[in-house]
Amino acid sequence: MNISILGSGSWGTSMGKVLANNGHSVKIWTRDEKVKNNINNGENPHFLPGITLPKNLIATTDIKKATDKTEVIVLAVPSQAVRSVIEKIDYKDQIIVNLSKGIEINTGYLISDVVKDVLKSENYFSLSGPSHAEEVARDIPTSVVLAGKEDKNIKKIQKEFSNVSFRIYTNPDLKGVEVSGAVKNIYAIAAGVIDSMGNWDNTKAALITRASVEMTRIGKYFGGKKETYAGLAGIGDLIVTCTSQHSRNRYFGEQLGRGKKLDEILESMNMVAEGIYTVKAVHNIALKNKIEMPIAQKLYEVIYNDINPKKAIHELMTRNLKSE
Ligand SMILES: NC(=O)C1=CN([C@@H]2O[C@H](COP(=O)(O)OP(=O)(O)OC[C@H]3O[C@@H](n4cnc5c(N)ncnc54)[C@H](OP(=O)(O)O)[C@@H]3O)[C@@H](O)[C@H]2O)C=CC1
Ligand SMILES: O=C(CO)COP(=O)(O)O
Repeated sequence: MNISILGSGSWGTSMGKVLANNGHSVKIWTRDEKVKNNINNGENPHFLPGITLPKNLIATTDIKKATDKTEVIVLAVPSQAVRSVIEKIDYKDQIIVNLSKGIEINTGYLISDVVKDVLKSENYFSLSGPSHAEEVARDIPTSVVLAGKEDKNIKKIQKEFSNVSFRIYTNPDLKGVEVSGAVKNIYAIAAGVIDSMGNWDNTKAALITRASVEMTRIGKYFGGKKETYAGLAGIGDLIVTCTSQHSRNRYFGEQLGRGKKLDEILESMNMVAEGIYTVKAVHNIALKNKIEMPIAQKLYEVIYNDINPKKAIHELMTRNLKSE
């Protein structure tokens, strides 16, 4: 297949390697000339150091060239950038496969809604689940979910994107999968805060469990199915991001817990931590629709209202006692 990937960060590059090694002809769009040259020379050291990239993964800075004569367009830019990027393409009803995990702040839209809004397309799938780029690029066995209408296209993408170490399940619950992938990043930041306090295992386990409850609550608002939150895109991704050494969100939370401020941490990071933005969108949605999400709301206050992380944990622990 001819596949184009929009976004040449860690996930776009890693999936580019998988797809090129699966035998596809892959073009990857980057806005950075240096990244283009690096990828075409066989490595993307800024985002995926030490990984040799195949020759049939070709980088270009020309988005029209990247998406021309392609059957599948893969979205791999941060969620807040998806709208402006897809506005640039000359869309011809290609299959869209989204990798981005987030909620657009201004609209409260999931990525499927942003794509529908801009491209008027429903020829759309979302790939989500526990899948750090650093491990996928090293062919470490990984299982994910491809969400969308269960038609012939989903079967085709499932087959063409899978390989012996990258196993794809399908799931018709697009909303549930997208909400899960977006909100788990919030709790990964909270997990990082806990790690900064001294790797508190009890607290981390409680966080992951109660996060899955909050995920189910906001999932209901978006119309997702309860079972999805118990699957790879839900609890699966929650576990990996809250515990992984690779997680950008967990790292951000660790720095936050050590007393660093938002701008200071952002300056030291070269990759996106989506939870920083998704927590804003979730804060607005939860307030407006009276959805009980105490952990997400408290994290919002820590990031944006400068509440001390220790005080935030104390406040969560001393809420009114209640039934599970
Ligand atoms: N990394 C991972 O393991 C995984 C990531 N994801 C999700 O995939 C998405 C991408 O993540 P990831 O690859 O890690 O992110 P990175 O920060 O590694 O890379 C982001 C890429 O998007 C580009 N980009 C950023 N802003 C814009 C913009 N406004 N217009 C055009 N291009 C832009 C960046 O270019 P530049 O360098 O020029 O800024 C860079 O190429 C996120 O939603 C993330 O949650 C999902 C699963 C796994
Ligand atoms: O979504 C991911 C793994 O499934 C990546 O998580 P981080 O952005 O926290 O690294």
